[in-house]
Amino acid sequence: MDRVLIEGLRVETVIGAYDWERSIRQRLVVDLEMATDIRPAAASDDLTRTLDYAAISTRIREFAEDSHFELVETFAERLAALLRHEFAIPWLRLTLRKPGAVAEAATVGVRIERGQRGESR
Ligand SMILES: Nc1nc2c(c(=O)[nH]1)N=C([C@H](O)[C@@H](O)CO)CN2
Repeated sequence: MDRVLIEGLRVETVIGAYDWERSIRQRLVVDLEMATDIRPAAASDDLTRTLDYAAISTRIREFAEDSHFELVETFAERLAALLRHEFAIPWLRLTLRKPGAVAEAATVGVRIERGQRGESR
């Protein structure tokens, strides 16, 4: 199956398990890989026949603005479910990074895969 990609999308949200994190917004960085057959869109040159990475990026930013989870795990799981439902994505791989959370690490975060990849033809 083909993939539509969003990489390095920066969003601001309330995220964190500690008291001091509940009253500030912090940056998360989203990488998203979405399975889809790009051939119908390519054959017709029609945006409506593919996963619109601009529309999906906007939805991710909106979700982050409205969210206030403690764990990056919760943010990732809820975002993956929302995107799969709203955009009919059969399979996705979502990587969520919280840079700066651990001073000694380049970054920390989670990566999840949800759904069925489908067959390549
Ligand atoms: N697996 C996780 N570990 C930690 C998380 C998390 O969301 N998932 N969060 C924190 C704190 O909020 C931390 O980011 C503050 O710097 C610690 N560990």
